[in-house]
Amino acid sequence: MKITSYNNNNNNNNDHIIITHDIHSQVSPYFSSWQKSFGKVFVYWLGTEPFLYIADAELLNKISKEVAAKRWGKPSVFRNDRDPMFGSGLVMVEGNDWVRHRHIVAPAFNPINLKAMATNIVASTNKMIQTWVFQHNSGNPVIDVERDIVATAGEIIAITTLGVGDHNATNVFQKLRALQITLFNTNRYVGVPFGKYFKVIKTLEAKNLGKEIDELLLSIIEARKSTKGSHQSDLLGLLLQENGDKKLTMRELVDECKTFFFGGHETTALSITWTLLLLAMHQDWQNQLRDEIQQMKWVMNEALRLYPPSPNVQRQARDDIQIDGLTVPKGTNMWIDVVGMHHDKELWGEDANEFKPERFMEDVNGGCKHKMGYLPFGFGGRMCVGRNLTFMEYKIVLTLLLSKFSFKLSPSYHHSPSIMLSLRPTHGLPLIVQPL
Ligand code: HEM
Repeated sequence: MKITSYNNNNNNNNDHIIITHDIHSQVSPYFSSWQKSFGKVFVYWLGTEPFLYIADAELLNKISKEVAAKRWGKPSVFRNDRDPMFGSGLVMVEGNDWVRHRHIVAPAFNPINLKAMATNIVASTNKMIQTWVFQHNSGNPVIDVERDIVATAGEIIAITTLGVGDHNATNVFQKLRALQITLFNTNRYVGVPFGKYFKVIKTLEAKNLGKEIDELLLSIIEARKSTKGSHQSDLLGLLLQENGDKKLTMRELVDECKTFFFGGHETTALSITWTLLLLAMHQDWQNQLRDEIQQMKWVMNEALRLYPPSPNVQRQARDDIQIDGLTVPKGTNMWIDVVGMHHDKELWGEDANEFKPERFMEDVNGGCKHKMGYLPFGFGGRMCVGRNLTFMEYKIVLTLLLSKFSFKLSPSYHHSPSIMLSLRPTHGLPLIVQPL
């Protein structure tokens, strides 16, 4: 593995922190070593479940052309575990139900609707900025920016989904966070025969939390429906307006609210967190962004390439699929290794593991040799529905942060990205945060 060392150019010039962006073998050691033995497509087993591993952009392209979005499923082996998080929300629904949900949900994320949410994003970010200034003035300039940005993004998604002023909303989102932590502790048993018997207490805990959340959300939605609050411009208000004759049931509305929380806050927070790590290592880009916000999109694309918050994409074939004379049988699970493809030198060149936002200057695909080699938001008709919201939030939060502070790596930072459903810095991201 190529290790690039990084000289932290702060007051303490002797700091020498070892950091590499060549993370595939670190975050997916098995896939990385099996790739060397078996290539970019092979079958492996998760407990008793066979999975087709794919890190081959051209095969993915052929499969994607062959199979329309509504003919894809999501691996049923994950369904039970993810049910309390997503229920029958857009991430998990399949077939015609997916088409109906997508038609109702997607318009809520159009840029005009999102604009109305910008003020709340600014307010939440300013609150975080004030705590950072206070912490700095108290003589403690090292801040775990990951912790604070995830919390702020949680507040932002709560407000963009349910609006402000509902005291139940805070309660719902605290419980959703607790549910996420509980579910993460049970994830490792997926596919293991009789696995559910190893996690009885946690499963029960998750079920009870899930019930409490559903009841709170139902009461919020009922109250909205019976008052003119349904016209509010938050995501729930927009879904209630879009709900015309295609109609989402109450249960489905509850599940979409949960889906927005789980799909939409940690991912966005991590894209900002990893960007701050990269900017702390590259003061030139930090200064450049202060002058030239235009370049933010390149930096975001490059951060999402090196550190994709959603490190893999999954599918299940609902029918037999024919590609190149081969049959992928109905029911086959597919595990698409996004980290593997984003760091593949055959797709990106010898500098694949270097931070070079300028690769996105003239090419939205970053000069990748294959259009299916860059998949931070997934692919095909099931591509992430929230990406406009992410970009707006990213731009607002980062612009405010860069206009107030400079960022340097803290010597206490230990570079250890790992996959905990999303791709996270295992020990947080302590940065030296200096008001400008
Ligand atoms: C950096 C931020 C984000 C990343 C990296 C990300 C990534 C992804 C990925 C990889 C998928 C799967 C696509 C596929 O299966 O092909 C997805 C789907 C989805 N995302 Fe995001 N996402 C982000 C932000 C958001 C936000 C802010 C929301 C909403 C508030 C959201 C809601 C969803 C939903 C509902 C789906 C399911 C779409 C469908 O199956 O039709 N995401 N996202």
